[in-house]
Amino acid sequence: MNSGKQILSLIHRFIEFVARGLFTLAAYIGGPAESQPPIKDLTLLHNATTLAFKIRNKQVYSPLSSEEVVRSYINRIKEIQPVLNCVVEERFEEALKEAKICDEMLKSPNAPSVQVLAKEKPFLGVPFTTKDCIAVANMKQTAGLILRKDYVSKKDAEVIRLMRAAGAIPLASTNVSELAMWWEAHNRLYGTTRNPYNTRHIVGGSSGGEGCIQAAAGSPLGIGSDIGGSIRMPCFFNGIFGHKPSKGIVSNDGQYPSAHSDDQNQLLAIGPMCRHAQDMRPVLKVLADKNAEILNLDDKVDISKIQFYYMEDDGGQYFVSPVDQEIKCAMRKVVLHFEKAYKIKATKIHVRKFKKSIALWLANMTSKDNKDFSYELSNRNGNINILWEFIKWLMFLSNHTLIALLTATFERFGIKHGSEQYTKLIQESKDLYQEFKDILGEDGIFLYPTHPTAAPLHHEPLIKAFNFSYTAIINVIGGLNQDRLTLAVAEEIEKGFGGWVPPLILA
Ligand SMILES: CCCCCCCC/C=C\CCCCCCCC(N)=O
Repeated sequence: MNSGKQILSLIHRFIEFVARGLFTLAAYIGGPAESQPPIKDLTLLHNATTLAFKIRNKQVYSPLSSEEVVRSYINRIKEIQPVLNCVVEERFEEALKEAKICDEMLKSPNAPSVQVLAKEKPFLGVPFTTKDCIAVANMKQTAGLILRKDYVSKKDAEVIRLMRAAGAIPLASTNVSELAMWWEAHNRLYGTTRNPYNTRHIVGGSSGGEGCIQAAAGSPLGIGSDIGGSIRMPCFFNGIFGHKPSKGIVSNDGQYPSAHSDDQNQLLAIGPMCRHAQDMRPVLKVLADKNAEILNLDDKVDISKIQFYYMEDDGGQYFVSPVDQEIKCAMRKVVLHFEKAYKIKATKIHVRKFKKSIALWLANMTSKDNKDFSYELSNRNGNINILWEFIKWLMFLSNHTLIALLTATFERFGIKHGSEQYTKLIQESKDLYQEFKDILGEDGIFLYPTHPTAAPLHHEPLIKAFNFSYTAIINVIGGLNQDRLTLAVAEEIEKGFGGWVPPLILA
């Protein structure tokens, strides 16, 4: 059995190698990577927390009005959109009106004090964007599915309501993979989003448009969602910060596709995607609402007291690429940084179950009823005929992407809810969860590659389908409510290594 898998895995490595060559050739034949205009407007360089401070506090050096900030971001989106295709719908006019109302309110003699505003409306006047899966009232919420092309949300998702209550202004929605179930932001409705650092490469998925717009300085703050890596992969591929909160902390109400069961809902989480690590904690505080107390986000973290554990790879999972040397080197630099700066000796661990990451995630994703992916692809109205859709796809007539059809097929023949294999895998995930809980305790953090490679070329994920297992497995084991530790470490990494780097202009 194992030697059979090993042979298949070697064949997969060979296909990966040849396909990489072919994709590279195709990318070069397809024309040069395109450049986007340089960032000239310095407003775009502030983090969201500073923007909010400058908007509400007119006494500081170089204050800004909300209208100025919103205009700067509208202009930037207009510059980058033709090259990157990250935005799917905008509400520029409404956002400008809301910004003007905010500025008028701040000028009025009855305006609350800056201290009150900082506490109650921490993002007053700051624009933000979100993925096309999260409902914004009176905007489309297609989740990249042609059948939902005219679907307009009547009300805000809970997270959008909370962001508005904190004073933030929705500006635009961003591209996703079809029904958020793939790790390249590409669908038949809006096309493919391109990486701001090199347009020949992917932005990741499913919140890929959001990762892209943040990296290209087209929005100061983003809200994404993640069930298998959809916040973390786009953040990694676009060089920004993201956080998938502990389970059950942030409401998933108003996210489409919604989970089918409580178990699935526990795997799904909405969280911040930001250019600056400093913004993640205040945004999470807003999104978590009353649950923020559980996370003790205001407690000061003493980094020198954190226990660091790390693994450089999954131990050699079949059909998953090996971790690139440069990613391993980057991890070692991080470990060294904490050793030098805080005298922390990181402990290398080996968790054998990581070799089963994909199977464990897939088992946790199975649904009890017939509501599988082919049901989702029909917009929850029956099931699509997968074979017929493949035939249509070959004639360029299908409404669906190839990977959506492959995923539906894979699921049809995959692990069945309630089967012996399913029960065994669920037990193994519970054991893994406990193993991690015991290792991390209340003061531990775990460093692990977000993905085995940097952003692949467009469509290359098709031959590296299971590389998303690096983020998927952390869903299965995560959820220890120690978010403040990882957020503090992210802030320290930003300080130590410089954080976001503006995309370069290609010659
Ligand atoms: C030759 C290609 C074989 C393709 C088989 C594909 C089967 C893959 C199964 C599931 C893919 C799910 C990818 C999830 C990515 C992120 C999900 C999320 N929203 O967090």
